[in-house]
Amino acid sequence: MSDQPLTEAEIELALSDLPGWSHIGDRLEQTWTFGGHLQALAAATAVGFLNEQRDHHADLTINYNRLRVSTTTHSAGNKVSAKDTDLARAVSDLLA
Ligand SMILES: C[C@H](O)[C@H](O)[C@H]1CNC2=NC(N)=NC(=O)C2=N1
Repeated sequence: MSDQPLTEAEIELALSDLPGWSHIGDRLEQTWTFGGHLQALAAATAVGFLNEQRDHHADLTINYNRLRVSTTTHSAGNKVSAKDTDLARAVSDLLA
């Protein structure tokens, strides 16, 4: 998968099919809210396995019952690439 930075138009097109994801700075982000802390922790662990499978590692931040998933591509100069849109889709499928 290409790690070339996507253009703004390409990112907007991808986001039109990625409900809940936002382009913030040079990252794609979404925050999920769970019934409690342990559910958020379990979700973060599941996303961690997905990160490992893809060798593309979203930043995971837990605040009590919320999990923020945030991804960018270092090798694209810390810009959004297809690796991020692809990971975002996989995370959404996992947490749906
Ligand atoms: C060598 C290894 O494939 C790279 O460092 C990977 C690892 N995980 C990564 N994760 C993220 N989010 N962005 C990257 O560019 C990235 N690069």
